[in-house]
Amino acid sequence: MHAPEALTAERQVFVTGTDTGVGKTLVSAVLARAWSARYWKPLQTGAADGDDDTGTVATLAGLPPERVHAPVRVYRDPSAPERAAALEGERVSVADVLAARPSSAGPLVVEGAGGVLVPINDRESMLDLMAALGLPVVIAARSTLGTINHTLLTVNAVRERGLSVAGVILSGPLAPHNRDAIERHAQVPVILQIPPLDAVTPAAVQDAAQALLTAGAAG
Ligand SMILES: Nc1ncnc2c1ncn2[C@@H]1O[C@H](COP(=O)(O)OP(=O)(O)OP(=O)(O)O)[C@@H](O)[C@H]1O
Ligand SMILES: C[C@H](N)[C@H](N)CCCCCC(=O)O
Ligand SMILES: [Mg+2]
Repeated sequence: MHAPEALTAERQVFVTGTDTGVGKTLVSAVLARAWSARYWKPLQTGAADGDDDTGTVATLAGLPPERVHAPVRVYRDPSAPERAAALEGERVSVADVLAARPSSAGPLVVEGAGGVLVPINDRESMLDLMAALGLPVVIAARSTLGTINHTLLTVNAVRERGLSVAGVILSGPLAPHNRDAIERHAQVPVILQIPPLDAVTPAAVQDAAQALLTAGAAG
């Protein structure tokens, strides 16, 4: 199994997911809280539906303003950046994001939009952005049936691009058999399981952050 040294050494990661809505933002809040990290969601779509992952993480992780980086682009439509940008007459690129990359050192959690092959434009995907940033990757995934396939596909795509997978975080009902299958078949540690939360609150995020640190894999 690949040890998650990257997490303990730098505490700078890119949080991707097996899909949209799988818990990347919750996972990002837990990591930011555990590491007192900065947070950056460079490409936000779905603003018309109220999607504001930056505000959500700032609240859930209790981040002071200096640890919150503004998105590079915010688009209204709840779709992939390629389409959401086009609907506003724009084209966004990896270069646009890199030009705004925060320069400060120290722990940093970067959240993608959707999963790894989500288009940013007609030629570039979220995986291209991940490769350009070069950070170790944390994969957020559902805990439930179907997650083995989605998670192994995502691990493969990330590794084929030369990036390291620092760990997987499962969100949802505890499913030890899925955790075991992912760890064995992908040779990747599941560094945390977040059970179904009655309420997604700063206190619940603090508890999950403590569990992550106690587990030691990302301490
Ligand atoms: N373990 C959990 N318990 C309760 N609610 C959860 C849990 N995991 C995720 N959720 C909820 O599910 C919804 C989707 O999760 P989240 O916003 O973190 O997904 P995402 O992968 O960041 O999506 P996007 O692609 O839009 O960024 C949110 O309302 C979140 O609070
Ligand atoms: C709007 C949503 N919450 C995300 N911000 C964008 C998800 C794009 C997913 C595209 C896809 O994989 O079909
Ligand atoms: Mg999110």
